[in-house]
Amino acid sequence: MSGPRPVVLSGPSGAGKSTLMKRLMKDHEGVFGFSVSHTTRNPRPGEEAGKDYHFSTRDIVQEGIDNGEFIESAEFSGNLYGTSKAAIQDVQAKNLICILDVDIQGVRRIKETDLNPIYISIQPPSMEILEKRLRERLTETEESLQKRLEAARIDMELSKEPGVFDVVIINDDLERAYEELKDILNDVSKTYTVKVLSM
Ligand SMILES: Nc1ncnc2c1ncn2[C@@H]1O[C@H](COP(=O)(O)OP(=O)(O)OP(=O)(O)O)[C@@H](O)[C@H]1O
Ligand SMILES: Nc1nc2c(ncn2[C@@H]2O[C@H](COP(=O)(O)O)[C@@H](O)[C@H]2O)c(=O)[nH]1
Repeated sequence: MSGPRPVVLSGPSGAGKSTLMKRLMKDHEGVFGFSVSHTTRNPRPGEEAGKDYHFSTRDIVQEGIDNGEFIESAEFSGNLYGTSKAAIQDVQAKNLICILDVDIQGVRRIKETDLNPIYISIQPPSMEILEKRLRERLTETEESLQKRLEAARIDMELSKEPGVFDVVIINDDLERAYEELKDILNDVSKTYTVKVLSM
């Protein structure tokens, strides 16, 4: 694969992946590009189609998966999510560092491909704090919240397994977590720049 190594951001729903990623992309315009996933869930207030997600139907996403158009897909909290090959190619064509936001199932599936990203897990300091953040975000019904908390318990256990992630960031204090993420990604972009300049 040519171009910069992609970055996979994973971790429980509500851990702070989007918060960190949006800040990163705003502070470093022209460096990172977001791989826009498909989802069958409804848009949240403020979310933009084609920017946050490609909001779609199960039939359409499933057809794309069956046709081999997706690098990975997963069922999460009653909805289907997936990363299309085109989503990654769109970012790579602009020579940007591609950031993917996927759940732990997506991490496993991407490991079976030749994408070769850096795997970063964003973890909450505790289940209690995660639940508080999810409740205060006001995006979930009680049912979807419980499903997300159940998935979070699994995610938090799996993320402790050696070798699953290159780096685990505990998002307790947002400023500190952001600095940690920036340091890791600075190394990635520096390595790439040096590689390109020495060619
Ligand atoms: N360090 C932090 N301290 C306090 N609140 C935070 C922190 N990081 C994120 N939050 C808040 O927690 C909530 C969840 O964050 P965010 O939506 O970024 O999580 P996420 O991991 O992207 O979730 P999902 O996977 O469901 O999209 C948001 O309301 C956000 O403002
Ligand atoms: N396997 C995949 N997981 C994805 C993808 N896009 C997002 N996600 C993950 O889903 C949950 C819920 O996201 P939300 O936006 O509904 O809160 C979260 O863990 C995301 O990381 C994808 O393309 N593939």
